[in-house]
Parts: sequence; C-alpha cells; structure tokens
Amino acid sequence: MTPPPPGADPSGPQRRLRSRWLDAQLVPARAHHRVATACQVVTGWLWIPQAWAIAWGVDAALFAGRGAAALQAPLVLLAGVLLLRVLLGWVGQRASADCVEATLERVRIGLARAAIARGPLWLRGQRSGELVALSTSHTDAVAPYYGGYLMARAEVACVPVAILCAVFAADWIVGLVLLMTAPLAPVFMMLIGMGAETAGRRQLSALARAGAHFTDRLRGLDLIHVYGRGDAELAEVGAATETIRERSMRVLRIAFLSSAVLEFFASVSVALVAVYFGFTYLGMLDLRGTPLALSTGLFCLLLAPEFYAPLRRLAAHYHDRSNALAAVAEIEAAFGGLPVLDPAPRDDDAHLPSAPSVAVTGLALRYPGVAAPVLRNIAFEVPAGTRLALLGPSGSGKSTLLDALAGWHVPETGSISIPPGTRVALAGQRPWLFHGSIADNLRIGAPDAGAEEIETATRIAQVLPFAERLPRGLDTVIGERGFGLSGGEARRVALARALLRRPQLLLLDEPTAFLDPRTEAALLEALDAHLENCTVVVATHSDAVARWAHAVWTVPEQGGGA
Ligand SMILES: Nc1ncnc2c1ncn2[C@@H]1O[C@H](COP(=O)(O)OP(=O)(O)OP(=O)(O)O)[C@@H](O)[C@H]1O
Repeated sequence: MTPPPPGADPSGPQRRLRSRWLDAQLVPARAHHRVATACQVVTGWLWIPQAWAIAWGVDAALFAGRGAAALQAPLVLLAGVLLLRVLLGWVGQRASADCVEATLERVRIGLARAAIARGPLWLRGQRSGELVALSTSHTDAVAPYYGGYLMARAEVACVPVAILCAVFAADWIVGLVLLMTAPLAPVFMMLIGMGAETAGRRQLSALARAGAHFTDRLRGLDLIHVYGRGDAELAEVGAATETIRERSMRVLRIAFLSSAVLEFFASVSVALVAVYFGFTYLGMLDLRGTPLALSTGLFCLLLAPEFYAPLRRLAAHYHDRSNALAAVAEIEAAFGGLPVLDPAPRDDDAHLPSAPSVAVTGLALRYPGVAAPVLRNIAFEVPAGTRLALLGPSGSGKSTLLDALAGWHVPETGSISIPPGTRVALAGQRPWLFHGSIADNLRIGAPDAGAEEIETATRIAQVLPFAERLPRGLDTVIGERGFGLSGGEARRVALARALLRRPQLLLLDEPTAFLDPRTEAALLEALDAHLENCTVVVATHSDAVARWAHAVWTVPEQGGGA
C-alpha cells in the first residue's frame, strides 16, 4: 500500500474531488436522503409556530384576562406542532438510517470489487490488514458524513433564514443581532475543521497500520513462538496502540475545542438578545420607538437559540466531514487514485463457443519497482485445442507468463492475443484455500456445480483418493483453523476447482509437482480424456507433463531474448 502523506494538508481541488466522490456514493440512497433532509428542515421550521404558540399562550394567560378559553387556541397549535415534530423526527431517523446503511453497503461492496478488479498481482502487493481497514474503520468513518453532515448542511441553508425572517418581522433589532453574529460560527468551524482533517487522517492511517501489523503477526504466531520473539512483538503492538491512542486524543481534542468555541459564541449572542429585551422592558433602552409586547420578546428569545442550533449542529458535523475526507484520502492512497465504485456484479460468463488459440508477440513483462523486465521479446503461439508445455529453469519466468496469460499482468510491451469472452482458469503454485469444506472451495469457480460434476472434477484431479481418507470426505473443513492439506493435495484441490469452471483456456502451474509418478500418470491420463474443447498452457519441470503436451516451449535465458 502506498504510504499516505498524512501530514500533508490537501489542496482545495483535491478536497473538492474527494467530496464529490463521497456524494457520488449516495446515488442509490438519494430518495431516503431527500426524505431525511426534508424532515430535518421542516422540523427546524416548526420552531417558528412552536415559539409563536408558547409566546401567544403566555401572553393570553397573563394579559388577555379571558381565562382558560384564551389558552385553548395556542395550546391546540402547540400540541399539533409537537405531534408533527415527533412524527417527522421518527420518519427522518428511519430514512437517515436507511440512507446510511445503503450507502455504506455500496461503498463496502464497491471497494471489494475495486480491489478485485485491480487483479491478483496488485492484491499480492497489499497488506491484507490495511485492505480490511478500508472496508471497516475507514468506511465507518464516512457514515456520519451521510447521516449528519449533509443533512445539517441542508438545515443550515433553510432553517436560520426562515427564523431570521420571522424574528425580523417581530423585532428588527434582534434580527440585526442574529444576522451580525451568525458568520462567527462558520468562520471558526472552517478554521478548526481544517486541522481536524489532518488529525483524522493521521488517526486512520495509524489504525490501518496497527491492524495490518497485528494480522500479519497473528498469521506468523507459530514462527514468533519458535524464534522467541513474543515479548518484542508484544512491545511493538503496545507501541502501535499507544500511537492510535495519542492520535485519537488529538482528534477528540479538536472536536471538543470546536464545540466549546461555538457554544460560547452562541451563548454570548443569545445573552445579547436577552440583555436588550431586559433593558427595553425596564425602560432603560428604547431602540424600537414602539412599545415591546411580552409575546414579541418571548417569541424572539425562544427562537434565538434555535437560530444558532443548526449552525452548531453543522459545526459538530463539519468535524465528521473532515473525518470522512480523511478516510477518502486513505482510500485514494491505497488505490493510487479514487476508485470508481461499481457494486453491480459483472457478467463475465464466456460466450465463446470453442477452445481459443493464443498468440503472444514481442512480450515484455516487468514487476513494479524492479529495474529490468523479468521476460523480454517473448513470442509463441498455441493453436486452438492444443497443449503447450512451458519449460525453463526455476526463476526463469514461467509463473509470471501464466499470470500474464490469465490477465493479471499488464504487458510492458508486446501483446497477448486471446479471443474476448474466453473462459480462463488458472491453477497456481500456491493456491489459496479458504476456511470451509473442500466442496465449498471447489464451488468458488462454479457455485451451481452439481454433485456429479464435483465427483468428475475431483476424480480427474486426483482429489478423491486423499479426500476419502479424510474424516468427512469432501465435506471436511480445511484452510484457516481447518484440516491441513499437503502442498500436493492443495494443488489438486486447486486443479479440480479450475476444471469445474469448464475452462476454454486452462493454465496450469506445475500441476504434478509433489506427486509420485503413479499419481502423476493417473492425473495426466484422466485430464487427457476430459480436456477436449480446451487449450492448455502448463508450466512444468516434469518430463511426463512435457510428453503429455502437444508442444514444448522453453523460456529464454534472462537477457538472451526469444
Ligand atoms: N512480485 C514480484 N516482484 C518482483 N519480482 C518477482 C515477483 N514475483 C516473481 N518475481 C521474480 O520473477 C522471476 C520469475 O519468477 P517466476 O515465479 O515466474 O519463475 P518460475 O519460472 O515460475 O520459477 P519456478 O520454476 O521456480 O516456479 C524470479 O526471479 C522472481 O524472483
């Protein structure tokens, strides 16, 4: 994973791009988002009739002298408003939760698909712990952006203006006080928010690194034990945790500071309004020129805190926005750019009717960060339906070439011509077996495979002879925390998995290494009968496999050309 520059403050255009990326993920949940935002805005507007009902009621009770009858209308209005607020709050909360849930699901699935689309070579270069953090802590960090910030932004755009108009209509001086003190909040919010983004990014990168380090060490726990490195590793985990603690505290400090500053300014502004009304009622101040009714004063006083409330909420969520942008910056660093998230599964089913021919011309392949290409000037052809054995000493580049044929390696120069739509399967040297039964592992490439197909593939790949000795046959759980398989057995499972995919181009990397000559011969014979409509490229050191192939091609010596 490219190390992010967490200390760097992002430029304006960079931040805008990340912000746009965040907004783009909202698309499928836009309807929920609109409902949630509308509920929040209307709830804010309802403060106006609510304050009016209270002011009217108090005025009627104290001065109208008409007794309980005068209270009836304001009380009905107040009850109606409160009821509506409860209803809107409930609908808004549900819509907001649905919106966040749908958006996070899209981000998580999209990130997983983007990682898979980068290909196995890219994945091999990543630390799995850091990749996991992208879908967990980093995705969680964007949730409050959708659930809080975006709605608070809409609320700030609509509610304070309405309250300001209502207050101006009641008393222009209070309106002026609110108008003049309003910009303080956004200015402080922005000053503090910028620092929050950098701090948030530092915290997330520390979290991801510690997670990756921990996963890595867990995998090698037996080695750590054998080499007596337990205490040293514990000290490292302790140091990583301490870094996270320090960075989290810094994020919290900024969050608390920003809310304290805003609370202070909001309180001072409300106090100003209260002092103005106090002096006016006492007759010590007369800026209005007309007498001030109790209902007007009460109405404005009740509304003043609500004028600042959306701004305070936005300030709190501005910090969430900074965190979300920090998470997006980390995602961008991991993928080397902002990934296009596409949660829809792609239909990669082949439509090619028969085995393809393969042509490689002028091919050069280079691993990222390595000075010289591992292979240069490679050219060969595999006619449709034939088998080619790749020979050459260890390290000559046979596996690299198979990876390239599988589409995992982008050629530096030259080309690999395989008809589009070809169903390709690769059985590699170090196959990954997931935690689950052997049958589960086999079905990864062909989820709909029936018992008969599985039986055929496992018989050809020589899985059955060892599976029958396992406690539960093909239902034996293998992989992490499961039953252990030998290197040769794991490869045979991988071969059966590749066969189940009914490939048109089958790429095999030393399929018979670790096999005794008898099993090797049985495997090759069984494959012979099965691979009718299939082109095969097989990397091997075995004479038997070379004889089984229709043609052989020796990978040229490094630097020797084709
Ligand atoms: N991810 C990588 N980054 C850099 N170099 C690599 C990487 N993977 C392999 N190589 C190098 O590329 C060269 C070819 O490796 P490759 O695995 O393709 O050889 P091979 O012919 O399949 O070997 P073997 O017969 O032992 O399986 C080796 O020198 C290896 O060190």
